[in-house]
Amino acid sequence: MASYDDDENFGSYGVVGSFPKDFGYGPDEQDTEDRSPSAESKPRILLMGLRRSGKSSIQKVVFHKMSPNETLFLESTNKIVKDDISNSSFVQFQIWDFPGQIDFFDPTFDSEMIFGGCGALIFVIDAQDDYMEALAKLHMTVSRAYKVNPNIKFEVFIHKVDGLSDDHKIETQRDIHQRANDDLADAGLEAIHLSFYLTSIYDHSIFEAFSKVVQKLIPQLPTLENLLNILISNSGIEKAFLFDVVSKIYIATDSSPVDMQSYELCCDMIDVVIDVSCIYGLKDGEGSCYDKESSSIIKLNNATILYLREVNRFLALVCILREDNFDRQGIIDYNFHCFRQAIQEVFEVRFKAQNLGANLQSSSGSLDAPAANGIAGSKPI
Ligand SMILES: Nc1nc2c(ncn2[C@@H]2O[C@H](COP(=O)(O)OP(=O)(O)OP(=O)(O)O)[C@@H](O)[C@H]2O)c(=O)[nH]1
Repeated sequence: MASYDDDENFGSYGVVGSFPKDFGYGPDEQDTEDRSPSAESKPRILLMGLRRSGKSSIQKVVFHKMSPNETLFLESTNKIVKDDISNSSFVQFQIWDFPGQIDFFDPTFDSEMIFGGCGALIFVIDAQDDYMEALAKLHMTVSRAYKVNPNIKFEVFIHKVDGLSDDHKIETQRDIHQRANDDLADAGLEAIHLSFYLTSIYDHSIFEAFSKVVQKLIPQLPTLENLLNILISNSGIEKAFLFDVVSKIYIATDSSPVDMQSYELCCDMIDVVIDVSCIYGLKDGEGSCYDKESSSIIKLNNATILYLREVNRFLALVCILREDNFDRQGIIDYNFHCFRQAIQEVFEVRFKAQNLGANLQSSSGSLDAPAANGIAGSKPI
């Protein structure tokens, strides 16, 4: 039977091929104890789904830099594994990886405690397998969780789609979407909204999906989007992503549509910059391979440029722009400077709110204390 204790490895990365938690980051003078919420008060993202659907693999690949092939050797999870994601001061949450065989009717399953402070519930369905059982479990999980906490965001990952043809992917998504919503309607639970994503750990789709899940939990998202819109329209930039460097999830982007190829290029750029800096960068004493000097320009063969700038120790701005527009690098850099300052102010408002005793663990389970919407007009770009 599954037990629900904390994993003894809680907070450590005892897995082959995973990096220590501070990988790439030096110590942060600003990240003092009183600024970061305690592990228990951080909002939660729950990973649920049938056995072998790929929950642990997702968590390891996105947050622990495990390579997808290594997940073949992951052992089945037999108790809740809690993982504290504190690698970004903006994105602070816990992921709870549940064993596939979890039984809601088990008396040790405390649904009030588990769903109470939960921000998002990700339900993983193996698209390469028969998904009827998974759909039944999805229905049971969602209706149970909704009863305890109607503010939970329900996210369904139709996973392992690397094995499916494009047509098959669309058809599977349509079928799962239809059946899951029909089940909810039959039970009178139309109010529950499910979001669906096609994912695989073998490409960037899992990072993209996780980005969207995390973004829904950031109350300042409209402010960040707004800042990015102002930045790109005044700097001749085509597309800009604000990345959490370690996980490569983007916490915001401008409001133009995201195309997968641009996102992949930007992810690859982060990998290149971090890898080269870690291998060849100077590391004197406490220094880190990603710091405020970090920036990079990569010219592509289609007259576009990738431009990366450090925003703070956790976040990087990665932009795609036309080579011609880069002639005015001075203006871009000046605008970036203003952008960075505005982002810092967003953080400051948050920290102040925390220090005033604002409770980070809002009942909606969102990632931050009160929204800092006053920032948008603070620094004209
Ligand atoms: N093809 C493919 N295989 C995947 C993908 N994600 C995970 N897997 C494989 O699925 C198997 C099960 O993955 P796990 O992460 O252990 O599954 P789990 O849901 O945590 O399983 P339990 O701990 O038993 O609940 C592993 O062999 C993974 O390599 C994917 O996107 N595509």
